[in-house]
Amino acid sequence: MEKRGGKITPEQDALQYIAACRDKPFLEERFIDSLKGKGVFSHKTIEPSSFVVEYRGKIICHKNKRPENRRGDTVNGFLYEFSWKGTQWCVDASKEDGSLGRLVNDDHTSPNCEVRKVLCEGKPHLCLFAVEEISPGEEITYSYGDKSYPWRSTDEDLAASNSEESHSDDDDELPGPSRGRDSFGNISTRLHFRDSSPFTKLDSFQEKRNTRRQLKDISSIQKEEDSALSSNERESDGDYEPSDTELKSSCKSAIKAKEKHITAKNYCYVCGNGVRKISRHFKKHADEEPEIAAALALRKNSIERRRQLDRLRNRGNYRHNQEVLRSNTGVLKLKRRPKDDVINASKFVHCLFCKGMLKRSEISRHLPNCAKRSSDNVCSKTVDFSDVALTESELLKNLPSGVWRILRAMKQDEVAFVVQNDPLLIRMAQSLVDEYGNDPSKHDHIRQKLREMGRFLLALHDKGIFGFEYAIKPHNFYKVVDTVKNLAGFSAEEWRYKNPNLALKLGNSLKTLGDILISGAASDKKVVKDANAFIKLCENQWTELVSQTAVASLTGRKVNSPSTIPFTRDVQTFYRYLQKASASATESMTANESPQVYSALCRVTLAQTSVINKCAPEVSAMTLKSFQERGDTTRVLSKHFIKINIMSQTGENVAVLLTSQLVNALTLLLSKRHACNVHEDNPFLFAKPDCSSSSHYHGGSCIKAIVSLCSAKNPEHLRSVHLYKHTARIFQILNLENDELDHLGKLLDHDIRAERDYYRLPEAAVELAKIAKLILAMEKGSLENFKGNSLEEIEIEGLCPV
Ligand SMILES: C[S@@+](CC[C@H](N)C(=O)[O-])C[C@H]1O[C@@H](n2cnc3c(N)ncnc32)[C@H](O)[C@@H]1O
Repeated sequence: MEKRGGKITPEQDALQYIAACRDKPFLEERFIDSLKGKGVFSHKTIEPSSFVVEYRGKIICHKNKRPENRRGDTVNGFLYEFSWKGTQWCVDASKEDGSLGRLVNDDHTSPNCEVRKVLCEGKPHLCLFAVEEISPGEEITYSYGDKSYPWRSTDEDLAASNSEESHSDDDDELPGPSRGRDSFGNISTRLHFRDSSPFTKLDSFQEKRNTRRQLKDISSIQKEEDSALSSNERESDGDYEPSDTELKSSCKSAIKAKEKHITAKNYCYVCGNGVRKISRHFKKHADEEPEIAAALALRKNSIERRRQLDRLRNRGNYRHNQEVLRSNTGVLKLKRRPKDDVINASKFVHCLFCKGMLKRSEISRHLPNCAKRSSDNVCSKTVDFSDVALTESELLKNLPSGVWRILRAMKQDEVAFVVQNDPLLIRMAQSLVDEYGNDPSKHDHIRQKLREMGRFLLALHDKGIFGFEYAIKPHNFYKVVDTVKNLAGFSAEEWRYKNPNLALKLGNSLKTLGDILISGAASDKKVVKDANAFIKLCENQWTELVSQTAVASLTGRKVNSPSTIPFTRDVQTFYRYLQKASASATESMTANESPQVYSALCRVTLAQTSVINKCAPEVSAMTLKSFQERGDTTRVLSKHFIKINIMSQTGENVAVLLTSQLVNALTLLLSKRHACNVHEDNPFLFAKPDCSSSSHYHGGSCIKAIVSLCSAKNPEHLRSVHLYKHTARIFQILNLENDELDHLGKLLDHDIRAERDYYRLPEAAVELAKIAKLILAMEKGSLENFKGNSLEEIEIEGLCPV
């Protein structure tokens, strides 16, 4: 505010703000940490000597008297005692009226403001004036006076403060605001601290009460059972004077509590303040917060009232903990006192229901009961996810930024919440990012995969399983199977799945999670043993219980699906496109080697290899070694195919079919790895250039990318999982030469069973024969005869049904 016609003095400026009851617009409050609480910050430069802010509050004149041990609503901190003209005055700023002066913190070594009294309508107003230039972003501070405040204490101060201090009533002394019920978290220092303020008696009384509460808190925390209504949170109003011994032991406990970086206070979700009596504190906010009003309106001591207040209390604690984790400063508010001496924040997690913070190892035990108790059922829309961002920042902080970004960009709902709070899913996210590299086009896919697993985990909640670590145990196997069947829409009447792909995908992901769990828990023998037992059960029973029917459901669809002649044309179009792309990438590579050209050739080669091998996942992860040491190759079907045996991740022997063109492309790629910047320690045949030693391309994504470019009429059919098999057959046939094609036709018609070592299933060979017939028809221009037929409808003469 400026006077018209010229600059005003800082005092005049102060008077205008006093009269308007307003604060400067460039000041803002910010939460600093749980120790200091909030503070006031400036957005712009403040000139030295300018008026900054008023310590606004109720100005009370005590007419030479000090308030004697007053215990009323106003004595809750924020009392600024001072003397003026021989009279004791006090500014009581305990009312949270949105004014900023009451939030300015103490700095006794280098404050940037000082307090001066400004007279307005006969009353002294306490105003802060800048003693130096204050830069934008700087916190506004002033010295609360010469008293020994606990946050200033060093060991020496503490020792000194143990001796009595006399209080000075000097007119000029402007001691800072005292807090009767200080929310200062450092209990041990506070217990030693002797306040020189007029409220010494009250403070020591409060200290004893607090100490007693602290004692109660600690013992009740220890006793607390797995209950959402934790007794340590309940408040007591009883007047109790602890004995010296109790005081001493409580001091010890309090010091211990401090060392453990936990607090016994609760944090208000409305104002962020840490208080010991949260229910009483809530009354202040009843007018502005309907939820508080509703909870307080419930019958005193009723379970429902307690439950509602607990819920609101946890909400504030949850936000407080978020801030502590984010800023890495302050003390955590835990639901239960841990036994360990050192608090490792990453070992704690918030309960989805009550939002209390518990040990990760305890959460799965806590959740089912809490879920039952909670009226906020997980499926209920009342769960407030708006503030459920990346909750356990400690856990996620150590992740590579790529993983963090993917998790961060998820729609923040209950699915994201469970994903972000499941250590195994986070590791899965990490491995997916490793797998797909930092290619942003894959992020959606990764997110979808994670959300799919998040939904899976949410469905497992109904069976009392609240984490994948817990799911991957043999005794949970059948619950997991049931959940997968439910999610994939299994119908016992029709004996088929509505979404068989989902059943198959979830099975694969479970297997991946099992592997991740084993690899990360090498030292925990029990976890490894359980996970191995679970995987064994999957190997022995998953097919029968889940995938067989899922595959049958997929095949069932085939009748109506487009495995007809136009599809064959699309395969041919795709095949030709790949041939052309491969030829052009090979040419470019020979002329001008670069990571880009390498990448193009590598991807097209992988797409071809994948299709020909029915998109077996092992193909993408083939090692350089298996290709280089392919001594054990067998020529199959024709001079154009060789078969190499590779070891899958599960230790199985898998045959991979390569055409001579593919062998040539791979040999070329191999020779250019170094020049095209493929990591020298990367063991994969389809390694990515310019990437880490563990990254490689993936057949599925390469196919997807190329399919969308090849101008097929129905590109989606080329990507459909259940058509890969047919596509593979056609590809194999397309690689044959005409005489071989004829030969194949005859061979398949008559000697089909002779080729069993290559065609594992007789049906596969039948399909191959059928497709060969189609291709031959195509070559001869008689394809029209088959138009509209499904593969099943095409007959192979002379072939007995198998
Ligand atoms: C007038 S209030 C200031 C606002 C306070 N930070 C809040 O969030 O409500 C005074 C209280 O703030 C805290 N405080 C002030 N200055 C501090 C400092 N330098 N370090 C730690 N705590 C401080 C103490 O708890 C003190 O009782």
